[in-house]
Amino acid sequence: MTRAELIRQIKEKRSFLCVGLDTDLTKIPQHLLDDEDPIYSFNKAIIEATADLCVAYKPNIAFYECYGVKGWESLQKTWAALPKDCFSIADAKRGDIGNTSGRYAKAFFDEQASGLGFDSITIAPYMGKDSVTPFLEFGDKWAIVLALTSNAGSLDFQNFENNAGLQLFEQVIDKVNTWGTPDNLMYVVGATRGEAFLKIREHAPDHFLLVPGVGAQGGSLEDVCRYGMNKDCGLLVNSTRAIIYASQGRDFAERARAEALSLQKEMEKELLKAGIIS
Ligand SMILES: O=C(O)c1cc(=O)[nH]c(=O)n1[C@@H]1O[C@H](COP(=O)(O)O)[C@@H](O)[C@H]1O
Repeated sequence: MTRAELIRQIKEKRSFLCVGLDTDLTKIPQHLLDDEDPIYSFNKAIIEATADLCVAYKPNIAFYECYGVKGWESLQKTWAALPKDCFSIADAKRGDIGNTSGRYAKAFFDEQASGLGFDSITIAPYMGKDSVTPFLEFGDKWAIVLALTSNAGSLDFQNFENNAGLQLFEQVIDKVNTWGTPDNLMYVVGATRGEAFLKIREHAPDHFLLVPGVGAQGGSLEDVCRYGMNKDCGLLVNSTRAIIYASQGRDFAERARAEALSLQKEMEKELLKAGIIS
């Protein structure tokens, strides 16, 4: 999906919501466990209940690969069930020497080879240029590079300052900016980082940011928008557990929809406030 198509979706749906699909057999409703593929049944119901309210879906690959071959099958079926107007994110956090990154790109982008044709993949940039650029050589596919993450451990490394007073996440963005463009690169910035979005926008004014951490991790959507929104919106805000596990009963899809709708309504207000939609 191109940047222009993504922006059009945001305006049409009045939403920049990304629904996470971190589907855990111990958390999904019990009655689905008798299905042939409970993970797929759950995801399909969540997708059908939320497709008009969100612009992206993000399956976290760990929740599939932990079940081996069956998990990969559930992932493939889930990817195939994603609405074509939604941006798809393989949250795989890959990155290795160039030769190996090329294979990871094939695994998640090349539908002919793997059965998976995600629009984008999350990347850990620690190994540098040759570990990231193979993901940027696949037509209109995107690399979403970790910059400032939402977890407590993010401050173990990501805020180290160099002699010029730049924190590591700022240096990462400056460097990675030279490998791609706002048409094929996004950055991950945790919603729990509030005012840090001001700094992020000094280094990446035009890029889209994937923002996990609202909902279960307590990040503020209002702060994310206040400090992080740009003229095209420039945000994909993810919520996973707060949506998909809103209920563990038979009404799970209905309750997931209600949670997604409440976020979409808040997002619509922010888009109106910023003059991005009218
Ligand atoms: O790259 C990510 O998606 C990610 C980066 C980050 O900084 N923090 C973070 O929580 N995530 C992912 O975003 C999702 C957050 O899920 P919830 O906390 O349930 O909304 C999980 O799949 C995490 O792996």
